This record gives sequence, C-alpha cells and structure tokens, in this order.
Amino acid sequence: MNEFPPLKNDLILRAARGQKTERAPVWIMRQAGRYLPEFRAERLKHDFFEICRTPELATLITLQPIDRYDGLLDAAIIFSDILVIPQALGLSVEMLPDKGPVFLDPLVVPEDIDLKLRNKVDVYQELGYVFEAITMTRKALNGRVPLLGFIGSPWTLMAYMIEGGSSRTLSKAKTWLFKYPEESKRLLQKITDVGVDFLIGQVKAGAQMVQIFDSWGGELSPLDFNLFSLPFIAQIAKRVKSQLINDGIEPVPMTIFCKGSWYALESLSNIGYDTISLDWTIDPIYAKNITKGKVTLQGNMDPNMLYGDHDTIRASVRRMLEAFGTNERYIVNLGHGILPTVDPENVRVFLETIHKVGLELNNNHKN
Ligand SMILES: Cc1c2[nH]c(c1CCC(=O)O)Cc1[nH]c(c(CCC(=O)O)c1C)Cc1[nH]c(c(CCC(=O)O)c1C)Cc1[nH]c(c(C)c1CCC(=O)O)C2
Repeated sequence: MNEFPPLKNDLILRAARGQKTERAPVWIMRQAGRYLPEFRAERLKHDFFEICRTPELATLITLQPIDRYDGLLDAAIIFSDILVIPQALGLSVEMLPDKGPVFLDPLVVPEDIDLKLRNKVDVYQELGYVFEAITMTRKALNGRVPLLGFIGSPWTLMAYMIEGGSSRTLSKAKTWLFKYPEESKRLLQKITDVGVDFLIGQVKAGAQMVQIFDSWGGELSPLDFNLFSLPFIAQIAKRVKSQLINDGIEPVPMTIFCKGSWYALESLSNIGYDTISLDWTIDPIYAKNITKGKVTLQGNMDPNMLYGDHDTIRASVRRMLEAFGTNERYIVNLGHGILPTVDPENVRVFLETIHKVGLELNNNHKN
C-alpha cells in the first residue's frame, strides 16, 4: 500500500459514517469542469480522454476547484469519467465538443456482447491510468481533503453502450431490457464485475470514499429498477466491502446516486451503502423519514439555483441546511452536476454560505 500524508479534514468521512460533525461538509458533483476558466484553458490544449489518461493532467484538474475555493470544499473527486468502463470493455468513445460522448460502434444486438466486448477485463491493465491518477492526486492533495473515486452504475453504463451516447428516451437500451431481459442481465453482470474490480483498485490506489452514479436510474419504472438496476448496485456495495475486508483493507464509505429514483429511497437505504445522494426533486424531510437515519443523505439543491442572485442562493442554502440538519448524517451537494455556464463567484457564495450557516446552526459560531 502507498504511504499518504495525514488527513487534515475528515468531515465528509465522519458524516458518511454517521458521526457528528461541527458543520455539514460540502463538495459539488462535476466540481472540476467547464464552469471554471482554468479548466476550459486546459481543454483547449488537450482532448477530454487524454486528460483522463494522463495522471499529471488529471491531478492538475482535480485540484483546480480545491485551490480556487481554498478551504471551502471538503472533498476532491478524481477527474475521470464513467465511460472509462465501456472503454475498458473494448468500446471506443470520443467526447465531441457540442454532442458529449459518442460511441463509434455501440452494442446493437445481444450477440455484440461477445463480439464487441472483451471477455475478461484486467482493470490494472486497462484502467491503471486512473489508479495512477488517484495515487498522484492523493499525494498532491497533501491531506487537505479526502479524495473520492467513482464509477457509473451498470444500468447507466449499459444505456450508454447501447444508445451510443446521450439519449432522450433510451428506447434502444430499453428495447434490450424488454426484448432480451436475460441477455441484458448478462451484460449488466459483466459491467458489474468490472465495476467491482475497478472500485477496489481505486480504493487500493488511494480513494477514501466512492460514489456510484446511476444517472439514468429514474428512467426506469420502479419494477424495472428493481430488476435491472437495484440488484447490481446492491451487489457492488456488498462485493467491494467484503473483498476489501478479505484483502485486509478497511472499506471506505460508499455513496449511491440514482437520479430520479425517488421511489427507491427505502430500498437503497438497506443494501449496504453509507450515503444516498438525492436529486432536487426529493423533499429533505421525506428522505429523512423514509431512510430513518440508516444512511447519510447528500444533496440536493437544484443546480440551476446557482443562476440566481447571491441572496437567492444564500436563502436556498439556508432552507436546505435547516431541512437536512447540519451536524449529523448530512453532506451538502447539488442535486446533479454543476452546469457549465454557472458563474464561479456564485459557487463561492454557495460554499461560503454553507460554512457560515452550518456553523451558525450548530451554535458553533465564534463571533
Ligand atoms: C452521465 C455521466 C458522464 N460522466 C459522469 C456522469 C455521471 C454524472 C452525471 O449524471 O452527470 C461523471 C463524471 N464526469 C466527469 C466527472 C469528474 C469529476 C467531477 O468533477 O465531478 C464525473 C464524476 C467529468 C466530465 N465529463 C464530461 C465533462 C465535460 C466535457 C468536456 O470537457 O468537454 C466533464 C468535466 C463529459 C460528459 N461525460 C458524460 C456525459 C454525458 C458528458 C457530456 C455532457 C456534459 O458535458 O455534461 C458521461
């Protein structure tokens, strides 16, 4: 195992484990991204996946928001993408300027599982660059904040691998679910197996907490979510934790984010995750009542709220903190990724208010 500098801020790890915190910790999904001019400057020089595959660049970009908002963010998330798993499985993906991700040769029929995908994936060989980036970033962070790793959920990745990119209806991927349910499950299992190995490798490389993004979870009916997403998500938490224990490594907290799957909150609180990330359509009190303190909640301001003026942002943050409570089982975040045209100064107001109101609500304010 690697030797890393001692951690100076463990708020997010304590919140995830259900311990008390002086204030609610905060990070932002997609915090290293296009709303930052320093990110756009790097993107002019490098292709998206070139950055992912170059540990020095991934480290540089992961640290951009940590440096800009010095002391205001409580976690860093490794710069990468959920689509590196489909790449490791053998599919080619490019990131096009106005289209987002595009698969050059997506899965069309179930036979493609064997024709287009690798039978076995050695994550150290295919995704070793992510592990290197994690180790390098963890060292560069110098213990300032914990480093998060992540993967896409099996269903969300399956959807991309069949749709070949972003889609409004997910009709192609859903056709697989309804026409070829058994082959769909075989594909989901294949992605799950790679995801488990990949997350374990991320933890061994230095990730101190991990998140599973099921960005398309909410596109499924509750019944189909229970068939095609939940079992694989559950398997991931169970296998990652037990394998880490077997390897003599303490499991790290795990977060599940199923965007739009409000109906699954109770199930998600019973399958081994420490934290559930909520989108903005879920009422905090409802989420707290349904999950009964079994998990830490993360979220969930509407990312578009950051287009509001400063006072609107402040009022929205205060409402959110009052509803979730600030000293136990809560991590502040947005309800989805930050949008590319948000003003970075509004992000600063968001973060500063979280600190100020968080301390105030805990009666820890020193003024
Ligand atoms: C669905 C998904 C993807 N990627 C991701 C998800 C799950 C979260 C979500 O639902 O938004 C996750 C992701 N993508 C990225 C990160 C890095 C870490 C972070 O700062 O959060 C993370 C955690 C970088 C990125 N991933 C992407 C960018 C912007 C691309 C660019 O620089 O050209 C970044 C910074 C591109 C990307 N990557 C993906 C899409 C659909 C797109 C294009 C759409 C968009 O631009 O938002 C796939």
